[in-house]
Amino acid sequence: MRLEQLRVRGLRCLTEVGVALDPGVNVFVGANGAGKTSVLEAAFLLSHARSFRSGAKEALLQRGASQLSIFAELRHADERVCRLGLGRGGVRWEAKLDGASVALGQLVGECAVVCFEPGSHGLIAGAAEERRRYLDWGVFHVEHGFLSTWRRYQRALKQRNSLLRAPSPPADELFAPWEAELAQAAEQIDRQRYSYLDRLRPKLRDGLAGLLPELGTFELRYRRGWSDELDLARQLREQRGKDIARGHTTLGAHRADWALTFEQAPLREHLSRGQEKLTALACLLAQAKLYAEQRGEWPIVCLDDLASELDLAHQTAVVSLLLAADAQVLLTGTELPAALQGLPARVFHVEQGELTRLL
Ligand SMILES: Nc1ncnc2c1ncn2[C@@H]1O[C@H](COP(=O)(O)OP(=O)(O)OP(=O)(O)O)[C@@H](O)[C@H]1O
Repeated sequence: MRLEQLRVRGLRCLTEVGVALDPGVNVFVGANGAGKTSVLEAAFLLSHARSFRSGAKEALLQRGASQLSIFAELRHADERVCRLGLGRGGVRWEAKLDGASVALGQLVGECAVVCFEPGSHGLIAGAAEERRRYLDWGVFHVEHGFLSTWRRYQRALKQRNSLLRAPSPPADELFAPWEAELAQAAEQIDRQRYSYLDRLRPKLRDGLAGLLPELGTFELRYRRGWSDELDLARQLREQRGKDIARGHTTLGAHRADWALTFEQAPLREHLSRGQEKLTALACLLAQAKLYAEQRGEWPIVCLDDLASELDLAHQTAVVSLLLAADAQVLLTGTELPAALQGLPARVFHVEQGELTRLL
């Protein structure tokens, strides 16, 4: 899939910009703080309704503006074109597809964007929440039905947590239906996550062999957020007293995690910062490849500040892989990355939130 047009209003320093994008490589160059990452952020928002940067959602809205909006024309590999719109004035996102208001899930399901950026090493070195998010968005983008199970799970979790925090402990009959619902949704989420990781593994093997051959073979282990020995509903019942003391549910799909270990680096601490970044990049590219295999088209790939994240050999390897896959790439840098010298690319200069096409 390709973004052909992108218009952004009121996003960080982007007051109002519109660009016609190339189906191949698009590069946004400019000084620090010019607004390059914000352009990638706009594309990412269309596929996630959240930013890849940490921080409050309110920070996305330009200071002094009352509305943030992103419009795009997206062409799928089968030549189908759709118009995507995402806006936010108050606290909620509003989504439009071909001019009609739609549920957010429908919009973000239409567009898939994978982004490698300076915070991506957190996928390997950061909190479990980031790894679950990676996994769940990956599953969602290939199986849209996953979203309804995930929402059912979140609702049951919220209900159980509020019962746990009630001033006097509620009766068993109040807990039981939510625990049953929670357990059923968790089992389903778990099965989809397992199945996704099984499909992801071979893609990851190829990617890691290319980017990090020195680390040897790897293992990808998924740990569900409860014990394998008993069913989850029973474990939740037995854990209730402890959960009341803690004020939240300590077992379930929201406690799962996964980890990669390498033959030559069995502990995470054995990886250099650069190796963490490359591992995270391999995970993101594996996700993009799996998406391409299942949906018949590559997602859009964003590479934020590539030249300062990777050495030249790895930059060249990534760019060649994406060019060979015919993926649309949006890339930023303070200058044109050396890995792109001599390659076809549309180049934009970004300055104080304004975009000018250079090449
Ligand atoms: N809510 C906001 N309203 C107005 N401006 C904002 C807001 N949030 C961030 N900014 C500004 O927008 C710019 C963000 O730019 P962005 O991160 O896209 O820059 P960049 O070109 O990628 O920079 P770098 O090369 O330093 O990563 C910064 O100048 C920042 O101060």
